[in-house]
Amino acid sequence: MGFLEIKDLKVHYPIRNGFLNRVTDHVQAVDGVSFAIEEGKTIGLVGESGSGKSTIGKAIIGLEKVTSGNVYYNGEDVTNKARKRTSDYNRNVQMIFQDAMSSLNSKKRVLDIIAEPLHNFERNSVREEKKRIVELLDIVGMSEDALYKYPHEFSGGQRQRIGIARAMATKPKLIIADEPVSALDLSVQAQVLNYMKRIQDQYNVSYLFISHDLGVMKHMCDELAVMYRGRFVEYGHKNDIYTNPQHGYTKRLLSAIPNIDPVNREANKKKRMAVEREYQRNQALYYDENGHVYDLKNLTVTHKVALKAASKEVE
Ligand SMILES: Nc1ncnc2c1ncn2[C@@H]1O[C@H](COP(=O)(O)OP(=O)(O)OP(=O)(O)O)[C@@H](O)[C@H]1O
Repeated sequence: MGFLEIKDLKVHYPIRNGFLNRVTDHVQAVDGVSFAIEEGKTIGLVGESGSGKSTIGKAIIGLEKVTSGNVYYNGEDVTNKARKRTSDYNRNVQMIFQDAMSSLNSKKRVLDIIAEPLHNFERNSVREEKKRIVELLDIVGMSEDALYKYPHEFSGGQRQRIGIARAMATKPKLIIADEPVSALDLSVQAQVLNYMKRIQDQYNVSYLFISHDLGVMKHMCDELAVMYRGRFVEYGHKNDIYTNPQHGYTKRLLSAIPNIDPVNREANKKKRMAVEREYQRNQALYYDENGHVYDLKNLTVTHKVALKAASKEVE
C-alpha cells in the first residue's frame, strides 16, 4: 500500500461560450484514474500532449480542483482541502516543472530562492540556513559560487538542478516532476536525470514522473501508466509494458522511440510502420503521405485494395 493513494480521480474543465459565458460542455481532462505511490518508487505517466498527465499532477498537489474521486495521504483524505503553507502535506509533496526559468523567481538570488520553502518549515540562524542551502546545492552538483547569482546566469540544466534543490529543501516524500527534462539537450537531460536518480537512492524520495518520452521513462520509472484521453489504457511494471505492451496505443508509442542501432534501423522502421498501420486500422482512420485522412469504414473498394497493397509492403 502506498503513502499516497489516488482513487477514481476525475478533473473536468468547464468550456464556456457566448455572451453570458455559460458553461456549454466539459473537457474530461482526467476521467477516472486510480493508483498508489510507494516510498522510494517512481511512477511514470506517459502519453501524448493533452492526455491529462499534468492535470493529474496539479490535482494531487492542489493546483487544480478535483471534480470527483479522492487523494489520500497516509490514509487521510486531502482532496480539494485548503491547507496552510506549513501543512505536513505541503511539506511532503513538491512539484517541479518543465520550464525552470519561469518557476524560479528571476528577481531573486539562488540563496533566497532555496531559502523560501525552508522559511515555512524551519527556524534557522542565517549561518545555519546558508549551510543548509550549500548542502542542497551540493546534492545537485552545484557549488557555493551559485548562492549569490540570479537564475538568468545559469544554463537550462543548471536551472532545473536549482529547482530540484529547492524542491528537496523541505525533505519531501514525493516530487511530482512534470516534463523536467523535455526542454533540455540530450546530454544535459541525462545529467539531470542522473542527479534525480542519485537523490532518490540517497533520500528515498518518490517521484511521479510525467513525460511524453518513453525513452526517458525506461530509465526512470518502476511502474508506468500509459494515458490516453484522460484514462489509463495500460498500467503496470515497466518491464511488462516495454516487453509485452497490450494496447495498440502503447505499441505505437513504443515503436516511435528512435533507434540508434544502424544494423536494425531498417527493420525497426518497417516494424514501426506496421504498428502505425495497425493502430490506424483500429482507429478506422488512415492518414496517407499527403496528409489526407480516410475513414476506412467508408472507403471504396479501389482504396481498400491500394491500402492493402501498401500495408503488405511493410509486413
Ligand atoms: N485550465 C484549463 N481549462 C480548460 N481545459 C484545460 C485546462 N488545462 C488543461 N486543459 C485541457 O485538459 C486536457 C489535458 O491537459 P493536460 O495539460 O493535463 O495534458 P498533458 O497530457 O499534460 O499535455 P502536455 O504533455 O501537452 O502538457 C487538454 O485537453 C487540455 O486542453
